[in-house]
Amino acid sequence: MSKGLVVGLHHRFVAARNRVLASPGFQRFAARCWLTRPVARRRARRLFDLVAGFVYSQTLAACLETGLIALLAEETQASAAIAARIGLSHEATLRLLRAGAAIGLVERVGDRWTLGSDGAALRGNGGIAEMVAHHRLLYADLADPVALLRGERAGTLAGYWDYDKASDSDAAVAAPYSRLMAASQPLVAAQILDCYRFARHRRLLDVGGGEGRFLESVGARVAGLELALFDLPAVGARAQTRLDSAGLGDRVTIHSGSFLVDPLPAGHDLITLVRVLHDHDDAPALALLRAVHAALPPGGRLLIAEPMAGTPGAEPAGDAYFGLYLLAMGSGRPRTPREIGAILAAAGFRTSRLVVTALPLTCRVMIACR
Ligand SMILES: CC(C)=CCC/C(C)=C/CC/C(C)=C/C=C/C(C)=C/C=C/C=C(C)/C=C/C=C(C)/C=C/C=C(C)/C=C/CC(C)(C)O
Ligand SMILES: C[S@@+](CC[C@H](N)C(=O)[O-])C[C@H]1O[C@@H](n2cnc3c(N)ncnc32)[C@H](O)[C@@H]1O
Repeated sequence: MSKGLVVGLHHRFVAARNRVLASPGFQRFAARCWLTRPVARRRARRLFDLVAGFVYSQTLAACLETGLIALLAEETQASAAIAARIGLSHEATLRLLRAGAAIGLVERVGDRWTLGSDGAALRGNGGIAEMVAHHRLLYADLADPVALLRGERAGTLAGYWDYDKASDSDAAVAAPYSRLMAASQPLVAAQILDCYRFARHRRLLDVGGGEGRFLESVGARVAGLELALFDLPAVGARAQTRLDSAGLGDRVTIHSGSFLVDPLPAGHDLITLVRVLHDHDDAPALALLRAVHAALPPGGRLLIAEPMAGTPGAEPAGDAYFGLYLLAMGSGRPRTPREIGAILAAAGFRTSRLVVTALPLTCRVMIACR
């Protein structure tokens, strides 16, 4: 069968399916019939969650901002005691507790309250609380999503991620985003270290390495690997301070500059780009990969770690969350492994492959060979 015919049949099937699903008569029938009712209820619930998801997110933000989650992680409490600790009226506290319980964040046990299973899982993921707090900025830009898509956005998130100012040594701009990245490194560092054998290399350069939190994890796991970091001047200064106080100052060399303008330092057999490539549009992304290629020796490796588009089972995280996040930020896009592979090839890399990570939702890894 020709490809055109297959695509044509697919179109007709999708159009017919959508006509049936959109019909109020079919929906009424499916909800009443005992055979189709479970599916209809599941679909309705899924659609309701899409419609109301922003309320759930804001409930989570309130549970974190009031300190409710941290409080319940310490001890089980009665609602009156919780109200006194989180600074809300008893009535408002009960409303928040009931909302939190409905979405699995907290749980009632007798007449006391504790963390729910999702609240408990949240505690085990360093950096999520900070992510939720900074979503206030994205939320402001998303208040008018069509204006954002038209490019008429307020630019709240873009002001937070102002790499141009950090490039001009603006420490006040570099500090908040660098702190957020350091706090959320646990979401990615362990996965990267678990999926690739860093010990096979001698010298590692982490490009766009932020405050050096990733290199701290590498240093703790892999003895004998020489470490270096490259980032914008204002961020490089923060990395120096952090790594000095972590006692790694002697083991890590900090290089400051812009990878879009300055050549990267040579002499490293492994270069890492952790949550860096997706920040950049296609032309600067290609320029960055060319700069990495030029800095690596023949046979040297590049490791790219970031959330990617089209991740099976985590599709909304790629094109929906990071797609709109990076639009609000003002540059970049999530890419599929295939798209990254194509830019790597254009930059001159001989081979590239995807490596399996534990939680592809938060981080996928590709290895390219020069
Ligand atoms: C024994 C019992 C009780 C049960 C057994 C059943 C069982 C196995 C249950 C599983 C329990 C469990 C282990 C749960 C684990 C849950 C985990 C690991 C949850 C992880 C969630 C991760 C989340 C929500 C990550 C969110 C990440 C975000 C929002 C990242 C944002 C990143 C940004 C904005 C990055 C910006 C950088 C830039 C600018 C794009 O470059
Ligand atoms: C999203 S952060 C990731 C930080 C770190 N790799 C991590 O995962 O925690 C991107 C990093 O790239 C750096 N960066 C952005 N543009 C840069 C440029 N032109 N030259 C050097 N570093 C740059 C930023 O300062 C920031 O530290």
